[in-house]
Amino acid sequence: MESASTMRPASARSLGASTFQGTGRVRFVQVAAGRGGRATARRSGPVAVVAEDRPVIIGLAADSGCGKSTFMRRVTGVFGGTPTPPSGGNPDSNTLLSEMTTVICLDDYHCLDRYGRKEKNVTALAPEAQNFDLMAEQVQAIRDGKAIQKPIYNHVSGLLDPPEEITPPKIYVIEGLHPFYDERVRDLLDFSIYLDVSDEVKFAWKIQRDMAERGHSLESIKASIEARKPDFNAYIDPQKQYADMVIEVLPTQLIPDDQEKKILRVRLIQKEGNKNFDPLYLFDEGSTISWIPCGRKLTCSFPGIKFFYGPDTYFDEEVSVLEMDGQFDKLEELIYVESHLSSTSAKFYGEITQQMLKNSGFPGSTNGTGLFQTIVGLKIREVYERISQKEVLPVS
Ligand SMILES: Nc1ncnc2c1ncn2[C@@H]1O[C@H](COP(=O)(O)OP(=O)(O)OP(=O)(O)O)[C@@H](O)[C@H]1O
Ligand SMILES: O=C(CO)[C@H](O)[C@H](O)COP(=O)(O)O
Repeated sequence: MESASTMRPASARSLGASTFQGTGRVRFVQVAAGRGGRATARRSGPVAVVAEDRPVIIGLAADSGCGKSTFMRRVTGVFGGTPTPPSGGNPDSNTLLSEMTTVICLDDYHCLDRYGRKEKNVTALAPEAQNFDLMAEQVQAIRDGKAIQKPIYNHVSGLLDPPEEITPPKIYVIEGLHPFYDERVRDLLDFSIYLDVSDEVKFAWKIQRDMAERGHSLESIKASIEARKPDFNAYIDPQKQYADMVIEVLPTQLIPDDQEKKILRVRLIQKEGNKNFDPLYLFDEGSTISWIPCGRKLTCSFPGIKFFYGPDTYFDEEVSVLEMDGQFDKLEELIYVESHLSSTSAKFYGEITQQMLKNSGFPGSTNGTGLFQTIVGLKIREVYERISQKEVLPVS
């Protein structure tokens, strides 16, 4: 077994269609770059390459407590540096800055604070609690390279604080409840991800965090989930139809009637046709494959690991799905699975395993949540490179 520390260079095949030609720092890809719309011209041969010198805009949607912060730590880790809040600013800022990325939380566009919502009897998920006009105006301004004065929603006080200045970064990530709700904002996104955690798993995670770490009672957690549910179903969940990639987190099917919700079945649903990235695949693009990799190369204790890959439809659109049920016993053995994945956007064979090992302390590191979040991080790098025509060097 080859370990992640003795990696060999990736073949062109495993680098996928974003393989760079030439040796300079800024190189060219054979894909048209442009505004986030769909294209059917994927892999149809060389076309004019126009580098766009502007921030690349990424949207991440998920309910609260679904692992967005963990996900963002994995994504920013792909670009190196430690994300930090704006220095000298509001200590309760929700923004995280690193050399290449700025991650903002869309909670900052709540137009009703905690008390306003109570007075009007609306949840934080309701559209009337968000300022979509300002969100659209400011995402457009960042895309146009202009600094903004973004509001801050203070989760400690429940109030709206004075705004903070955000200058245009290379990659601007908007994460939160409604990144695809408003069409104006949606149309500005170059790549969109929806983190779809099933009710059972969400509940288990909430109990773990809010009971163990925040001292909430089981009843209050149940009540808060139930209170949010109608608005979640009405306003948050439907946004997944607009995502380029959806990470679905479900209870395992390997243990009948599993109550613990520790072993997860995770599905990466990848839309076809966004010119900014190519979907990855297992073994053979377009085939349907069920794979139990537990054998001589991969250690598997009960209940084992099962992969699935195949085409499907999602909200009437063509997608491919990669699924992993179970968890790794020895994370370094992920390299064996990685060797069977293609078009991953990794820059060398073993980069996925290396990233996973680097972040092995994060929740979900041994299962499909960590694996697919890492892959999405690499896809975001590919999206940036295609649009900007600039190469990002891998970081260890
Ligand atoms: N992949 C995972 N596997 C297992 N548990 C996870 C995973 N991701 C997150 N969790 C659990 O869920 C909790 C919430 O995660 P995180 O803080 O990243 O979510 P969030 O969406 O940013 O939450 P919020 O919006 O409420 O701040 C974590 O404390 C952790 O216990
Ligand atoms: O759904 C949420 C997104 O994070 C929060 O509940 C919402 O932003 C309101 O925040 P708070 O509960 O701190 O008043």
